[in-house]
Amino acid sequence: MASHVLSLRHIIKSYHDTVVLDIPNLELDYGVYWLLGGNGAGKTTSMKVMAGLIPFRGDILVENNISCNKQPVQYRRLVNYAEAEPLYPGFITGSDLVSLYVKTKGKGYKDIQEVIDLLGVASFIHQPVSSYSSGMLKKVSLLLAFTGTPKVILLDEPLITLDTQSLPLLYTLVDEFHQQYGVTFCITSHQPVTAGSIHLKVEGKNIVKV
Ligand SMILES: Nc1ncnc2c1ncn2[C@@H]1O[C@H](COP(=O)(O)OP(=O)(O)OP(=O)(O)O)[C@@H](O)[C@H]1O
Repeated sequence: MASHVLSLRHIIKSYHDTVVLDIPNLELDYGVYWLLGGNGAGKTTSMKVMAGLIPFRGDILVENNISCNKQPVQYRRLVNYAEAEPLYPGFITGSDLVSLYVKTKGKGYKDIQEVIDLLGVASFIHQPVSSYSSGMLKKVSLLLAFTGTPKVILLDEPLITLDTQSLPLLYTLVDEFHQQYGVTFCITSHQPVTAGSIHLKVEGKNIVKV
């Protein structure tokens, strides 16, 4: 039987003494998931937990095998994440970031230069990020999520600040990485989302399939 791509087991996430997430069990199989929920529901917290970036109780496994707690380095190679509001030191350039990610994550599924060209980032990638608009910054952070050979890519609010011409380009990348390279996506959005995708919802403190 095929293993689940991502298994969340007994997850409790608290900020100080306040429990924000309580997810007894959630299995994500190969797919493109959209995580829905109102302001403050816990979407960004869920994404950061799934990315293994913030402490939580419980564990998350990739393909029933690689544990976020026990093998954090391997886990983070398999789960890429693009933040809703990315922040980088102002002096660093987009190409510095790309070099760092490529060096850390190794050769990707797709030539990174092709992703740079597709997202229209080439014209400013050598400039320091302090000179970027929020949309330019967003494109660079999305680009970084497509580096390496992840099993899962988490995109937190990828649609915000992207211009309308860029949206189909992002959808093209998501489709290609899903269909050709077998990547499972979990994407948050406040916008209406495409038909045919799988919907998840933060309900109470749990995440449920809708
Ligand atoms: N660093 C933090 N410290 C304390 N509380 C936090 C922190 N980050 C988030 N929270 C709280 O956790 C809850 C979930 O926040 P989160 O940012 O995950 O929601 P969200 O669904 O992404 O919201 P939005 O749609 O507004 O971006 C909120 O009640 C928020 O106040």
